[in-house]
Amino acid sequence: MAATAVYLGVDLGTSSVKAVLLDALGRTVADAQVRYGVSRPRPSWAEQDPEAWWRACCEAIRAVLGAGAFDVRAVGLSGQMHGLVLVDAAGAPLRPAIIWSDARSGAQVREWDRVVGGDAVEAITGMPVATGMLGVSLSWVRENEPETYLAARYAVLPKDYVRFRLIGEIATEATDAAGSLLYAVREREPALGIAAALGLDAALLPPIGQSLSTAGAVTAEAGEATGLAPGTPVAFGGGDQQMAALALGLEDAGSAAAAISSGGTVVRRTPAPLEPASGVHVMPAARPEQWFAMGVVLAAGLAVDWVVTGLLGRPTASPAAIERIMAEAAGVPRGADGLMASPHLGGTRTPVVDARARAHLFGLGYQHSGAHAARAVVEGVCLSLAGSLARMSTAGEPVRRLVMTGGGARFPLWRQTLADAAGLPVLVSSDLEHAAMGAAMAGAAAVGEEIAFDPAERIRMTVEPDPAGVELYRERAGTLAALEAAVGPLLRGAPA
Ligand SMILES: Nc1ncnc2c1ncn2[C@@H]1O[C@H](COP(=O)(O)OP(=O)(O)O)[C@@H](O)[C@H]1O
Ligand SMILES: O=C(CO)[C@@H](O)[C@H](O)COP(=O)(O)O
Repeated sequence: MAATAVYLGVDLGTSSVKAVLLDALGRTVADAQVRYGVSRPRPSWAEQDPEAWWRACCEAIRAVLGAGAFDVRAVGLSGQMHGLVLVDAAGAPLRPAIIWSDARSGAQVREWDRVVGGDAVEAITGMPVATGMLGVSLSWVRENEPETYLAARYAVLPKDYVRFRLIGEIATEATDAAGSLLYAVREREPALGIAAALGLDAALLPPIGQSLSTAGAVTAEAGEATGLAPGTPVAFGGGDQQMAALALGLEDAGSAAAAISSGGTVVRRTPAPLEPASGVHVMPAARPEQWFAMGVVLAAGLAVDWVVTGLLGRPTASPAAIERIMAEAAGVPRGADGLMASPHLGGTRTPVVDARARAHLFGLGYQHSGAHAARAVVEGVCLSLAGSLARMSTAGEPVRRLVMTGGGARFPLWRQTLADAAGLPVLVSSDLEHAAMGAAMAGAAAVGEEIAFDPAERIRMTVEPDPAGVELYRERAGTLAALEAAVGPLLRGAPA
């Protein structure tokens, strides 16, 4: 039997790597997910081992290739954004990756603010100066681990490291580079002025290519490790948000994507970079001359994971444990019997950058259980995302519908709560891994082929907002905002 022509997309998430094989009609013919953890050697740190990423990628790729007889036409990459991987001249990591949810670099944020100015950085890069962003993490390494900084040849983003392992060449591309704070969002070129002002070595920035073009080909060594045929073309690919947008088809301004992953995001097209004062980020799309606005909750799936491990003391937030707590939380009445959660375990980035913001449970009583806490966390995350959406809607056309993606889209509770908190219909696709799919689409585009499908035809259900939920969450948004405003400043003055 002839091998099926397919495109491989790999999405290096924070909780797991996903690999999908898409056929030319965008149908998933095989998929695999391999999980890994986030290491927190100190409370505000978040690190991952690049070698563990690579092992997980090899396992996931082998798993999908083993599902049938395939002719892999091209590979594309997607990944968690903003993180820093420092490699030496041979491409070997010099320390664990400092990922996007890391909050160690408060002092460096203040340095950037003082030397370049937060508004100036945001006007150039589209992103606020915040902990966890590659440039700020690089300043931290220079100050705290100078020998590592001096030994480094390149500072690369997470999925760019995986591409390096596949093709043997270091490079980046615009969609992800913009989240480094060392890249200009409008001009799509390195922000050399920022690097120079801070004394950061611009030679650490890798060469830049186009998301939807070919970066190189699978090496013999990577072929051995993954099962891919050496010589298979590999596209640059992009940040997970922009890759997901390709597969979700976020073309019209009335639609926004809502992702519930380790973090949570809302993303929509924006005609051009917005005002820094909008409180949301701006980033380049994979296609030239297109941009997205983005709002972020730094702990979404991660906050539910914390309920399972931190609060309930289970050893891991395994898929089965998440399924269980989400089912229990769905049995708790809307509003969690008065329990409210501000889910920001590791700080906030939109609408306000505050690495010292922390999570709160408000109104805890004897009637509450872990399931109430999980429900309250889901409600808190959705309310925060709804707040970012409202900010995006002030510039231009209002958002009229949300298309949902990420691991949370599996759960009715996330879907309905998002619809009620945002007061918008939530469209749920029959596809699950949009970021990996977008990466496969980037792979196809890079070799001049097309994965042709209409994302609208993949919508399997529309979750309408329930008027009673909309009313309850409108009231709750006000209460939570008042509580956070009252408690946050008191806690920020307290020792960590
Ligand atoms: N197979 C699964 N079963 C149950 N829950 C899952 C599964 N996959 C993801 N999740 C949930 O979604 C969250 C991660 O979403 P995902 O989109 O996979 O994240 P990331 O891209 O950051 O790795 C987890 O925190 C978990 O709550
Ligand atoms: O920080 C952001 C976006 O600004 C995150 O969305 C990361 O890109 C990680 O994504 P997930 O692993 O949660 O999908």
